[in-house]
Amino acid sequence: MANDDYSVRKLTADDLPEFSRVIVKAFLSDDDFDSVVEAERTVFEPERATGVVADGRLAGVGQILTRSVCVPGRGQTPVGGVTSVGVAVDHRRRGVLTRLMREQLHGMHESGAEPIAALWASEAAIYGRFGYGLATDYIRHEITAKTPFRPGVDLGDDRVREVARDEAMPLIRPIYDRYAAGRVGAMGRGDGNWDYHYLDLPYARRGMSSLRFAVHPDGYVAYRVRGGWSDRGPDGRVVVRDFVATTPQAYASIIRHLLDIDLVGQVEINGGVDEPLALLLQTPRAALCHRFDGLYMRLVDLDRALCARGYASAVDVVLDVADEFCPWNAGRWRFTVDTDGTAEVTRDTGSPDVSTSSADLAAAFLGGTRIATLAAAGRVREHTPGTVAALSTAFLAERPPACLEVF
Ligand SMILES: CC(=O)SCCNC(=O)CCNC(=O)[C@H](O)C(C)(C)COP(=O)(O)OP(=O)(O)OC[C@H]1O[C@@H](n2cnc3c(N)ncnc32)[C@H](O)[C@@H]1OP(=O)(O)O
Repeated sequence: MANDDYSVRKLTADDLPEFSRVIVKAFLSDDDFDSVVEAERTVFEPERATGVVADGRLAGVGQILTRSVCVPGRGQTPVGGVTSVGVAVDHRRRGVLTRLMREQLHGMHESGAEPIAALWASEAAIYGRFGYGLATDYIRHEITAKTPFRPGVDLGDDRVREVARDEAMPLIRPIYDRYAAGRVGAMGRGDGNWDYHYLDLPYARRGMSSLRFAVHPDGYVAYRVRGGWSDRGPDGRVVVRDFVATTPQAYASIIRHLLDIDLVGQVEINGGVDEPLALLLQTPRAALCHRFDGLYMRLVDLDRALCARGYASAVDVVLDVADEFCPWNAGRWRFTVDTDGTAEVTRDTGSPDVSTSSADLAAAFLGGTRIATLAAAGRVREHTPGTVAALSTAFLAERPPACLEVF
């Protein structure tokens, strides 16, 4: 089949089974078709889903979810959440994904949709070529159970209670909303997003228990357990799915609750790169840390995107931006931030102070990757002394971003 024998079309609600069939095969979940259809149904937005068609069948699919993410200084801000990208095994490396990406990103630009796209990548090498930058990392902590806290950790007076899912949901949703309003990187969640994130089908459990819920007035945790035994005794595992605490006492109480579950050897919790967890422990080494790439972002319309967040300090620079895949972003832009952190981005013809790419600005967008670090890697080039330092400071947020929801 020649590369130009493909056509691109929007999907409809009737395409859900065939869409899911492509996803099931692409993600090697051949035995879980019914579960995947059920999972996809919770979030499917057919009007924002795209198929690449060959011989009347879907050779590749992808969709955009209407989502939001907390950005510095502005709270929840709309983003297009790109997900369910898959290409049939016998149509790979013929440009099907490239067609999907072009349809999505050019379509968002032309329709004036969200100025930012975001995704989690199955493989880290895929999306840079389409202008995505790595905006957040996350840390998987593996903590030895029963590890004591440092003296003086304040647990407060409120108890952590284990409750059934039905009782938990109305308690945890307002806590999450409060958290997501202010924690940079946190995704806003609607009904379908909750259903998808808390799916309890066998393939989501991966051999572990159904979700358990523990609540505190200012926090909650949803987690799974797996029993196990070693020659040294009980060696079960707790794997946290979703954990939010809005006060230090709730944070410490919930961690203590998890660490003290009997018959458990290890507790696994994902957190941001500045997760305070190890600061609670008498032996910080009891928490092993593994770092992974998290949320990738794409500035679809660079000028609107850069104005959608607040900045930490005033700056006035001319940026020379490279962007092959979305050429309307390429060229010179004057980027000014006034003293209240509000940005203005306008076309400019002056000599540039800094050269960069829109992918690297996306990496810096949430304050997760410093502009100065990108410069140290040779990905941002300074032409006017001091401008990298000024930009770098302006892009920082109070804390590094944390996005812990794979969608
Ligand atoms: C947001 C999400 O949903 S992430 C999930 C992505 N999906 C998966 O991982 C499921 C399994 N994989 C697949 O379905 C496919 O292999 C895809 C979607 C990753 C790639 O689809 P393809 O149609 O083969 O990609 P396409 O032919 O357009 O390739 C475009 C470029 O990306 C490169 N590329 C594609 N896949 C990969 C990969 N996995 N790793 C590194 N490079 C890749 C190609 O080599 C090509 O490079 P070039 O422009 O230099 O020639």
